[in-house]
Amino acid sequence: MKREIFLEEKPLEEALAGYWEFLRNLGALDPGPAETVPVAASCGRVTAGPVFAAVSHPHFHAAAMDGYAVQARRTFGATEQSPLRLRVGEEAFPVDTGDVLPEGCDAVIMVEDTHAVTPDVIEITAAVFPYQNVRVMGEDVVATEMLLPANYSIRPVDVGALLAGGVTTVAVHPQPRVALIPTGTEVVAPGTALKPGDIVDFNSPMLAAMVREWGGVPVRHEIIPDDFAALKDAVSRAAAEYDMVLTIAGASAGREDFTAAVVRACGTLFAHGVAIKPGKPVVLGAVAGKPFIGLPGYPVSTVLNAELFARPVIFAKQGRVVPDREKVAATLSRRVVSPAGVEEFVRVKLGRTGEKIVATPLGRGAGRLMTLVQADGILRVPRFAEGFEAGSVVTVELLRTRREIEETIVIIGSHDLALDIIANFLRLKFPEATLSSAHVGSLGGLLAVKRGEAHAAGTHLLDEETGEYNVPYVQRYLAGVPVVLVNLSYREQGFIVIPGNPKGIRDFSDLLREEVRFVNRQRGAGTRVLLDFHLRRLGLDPQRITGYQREEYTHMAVAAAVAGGTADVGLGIRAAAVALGLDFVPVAEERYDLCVLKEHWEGKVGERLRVVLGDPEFRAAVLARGGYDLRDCGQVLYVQE
Ligand SMILES: Nc1nc2c(c(=O)[nH]1)N[C@H]1C(S)=C(S)[C@@H](COP(=O)(O)OP(=O)(O)OC[C@H]3O[C@@H](n4cnc5c(N)ncnc54)[C@H](O)[C@@H]3O)O[C@H]1N2
Ligand code: MOO
Repeated sequence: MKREIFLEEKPLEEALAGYWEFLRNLGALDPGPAETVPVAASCGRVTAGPVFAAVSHPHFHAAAMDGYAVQARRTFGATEQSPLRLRVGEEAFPVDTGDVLPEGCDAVIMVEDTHAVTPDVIEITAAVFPYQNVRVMGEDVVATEMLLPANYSIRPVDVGALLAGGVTTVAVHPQPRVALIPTGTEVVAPGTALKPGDIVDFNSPMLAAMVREWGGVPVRHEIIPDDFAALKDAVSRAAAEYDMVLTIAGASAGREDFTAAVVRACGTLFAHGVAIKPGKPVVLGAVAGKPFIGLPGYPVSTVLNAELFARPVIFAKQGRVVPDREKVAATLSRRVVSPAGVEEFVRVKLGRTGEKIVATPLGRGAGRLMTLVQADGILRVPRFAEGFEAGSVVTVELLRTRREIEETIVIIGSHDLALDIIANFLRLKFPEATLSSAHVGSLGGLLAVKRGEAHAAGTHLLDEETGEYNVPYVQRYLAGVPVVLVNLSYREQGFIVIPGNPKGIRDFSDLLREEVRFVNRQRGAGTRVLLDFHLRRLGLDPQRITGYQREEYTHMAVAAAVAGGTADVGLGIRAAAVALGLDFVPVAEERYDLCVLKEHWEGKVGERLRVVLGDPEFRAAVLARGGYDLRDCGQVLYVQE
């Protein structure tokens, strides 16, 4: 197969508009022939034509109150001073709400406005006017009136109204059936025992859920290996049978990426490559007159392209229009640099930490699906922009509700496994609350608190002069900012080593040995400060440590480097070593505090944190991770006015 090397870079607007036009000319956006479904099962479906009432509602004059049905004119003149008497069974007829109004009657007197004089006679002290307390025939729905227009998405109230109007079945647009074809020789079904190189097909179940959410019916095809003929065969068959075809992976320009060639061979290729990031190598076309989209394999690219290109088509085929996402103005906490020439979709975390909503960009890799899991919104960097400066106000499309964002506690700073446990218990205790934590190191966290971009920072910074934790740093970097230091834990720091400690690492001088490969933490991380402190104390030259320049951002990333065999040792907390089945050589106990802005500690954020930190089950869960001491957990250890 000839290698596909030419990727276009069609601007997104042009690709969207052009592809739309291309599909419309093919008739590929039209809904198929209508189908009839029972009204009771029609919620979420879209009407194929107008729906008219078969009967009126109510279809008779009905008593609207419990009481007596009467002829209104017989009651005229009744007052407190001159009550009127009516004979039951002749002039006043007992009725309950919903009863048919008896022949000859045109009003109802509520039972509480009457009193019985004898079993056969009632007295009334006020008149009723004609049709008072009566629901006249057709009050709600008049037979033949239009209940719903065409292309209308049926909601629960509409189900009720249709049935009230005597309609029991309704003609709706068919739900587009969307074939999903995962490709790749290395792709295996979820649950398969994994060999190196295997990739779990999580994209197609994810896409199936998206298609279902959009009103389509997903049909998952078996995984097709990287083989031109096999893919062409699968695509042609699927296009003949279903309303739309999506392939997953093989969209790019690799030696085994056949999607574009397949579409050329059995259909029409509209575009290969759109100027977006992630998601550039998308393939847009039609096969057998059906929309065809070749989604790139990286999951963030898959999701993004499905939302941009597949979702509007699935909606159009049901007579629906994709609703806009809610947008908010947010202040960027960090600079975002983006290449010119492509429109980039940056995933961001959002939180309100004061007057403004702050947006913190998440990781950018198209393979990092967790960035979409964690994202609260999407920031689009336009094609002709090279990014945004920190502090600029940007527009963010929301992926979560405003309420969720308002209820988010933002903790930025050093990473600790206990933060995940806080996140979990926060949700258990306060279902509306979310913990958003970003790991930028202790110092980065303190500075974020200072800039008002976080409610709190996780910090464990050792002052080399005094040997004291955190307080000197708060005094130095947050001078004049009212904050409290609340202890989260004392934790063991030490060497995370391969099980059995084959390199025999006992103390800091061992890191300088030639055969020892180290993995470091980033500058500003408390663990890095601890390392540098001990190296200096012992007069050891960091430059002699192999791997001193290799920086990771979390304890778990350090442990993963050791577990993965790319390093022999890293400095980190015991819990990270325990989590990955590694050995641990303790070197110090350190104090990990939350530095919380005083106003937040005294407000809702503090209230919620106190509940979680004081919870015995929370504490048990932290202690179970190993290497933690909670003797001061939840205690305010320092207050700065
Ligand atoms: N020379 C170039 N190489 C690449 C380019 C480029 O422009 N020039 N684009 C890169 C970009 S951007 C993307 S995105 C990928 C797209 O790759 P393909 O669509 O061809 O996909 P594969 O290479 O087959 O797979 C990539 C990757 O996707 C994951 N994957 C695939 N299928 C599934 C699945 N069913 N479930 C979960 N994950 C899946 C997997 O991690 C694969 O490794 O190409 C770049 N290369
Ligand atoms: O542009 Mo690719 O779609 O980033 O991963």
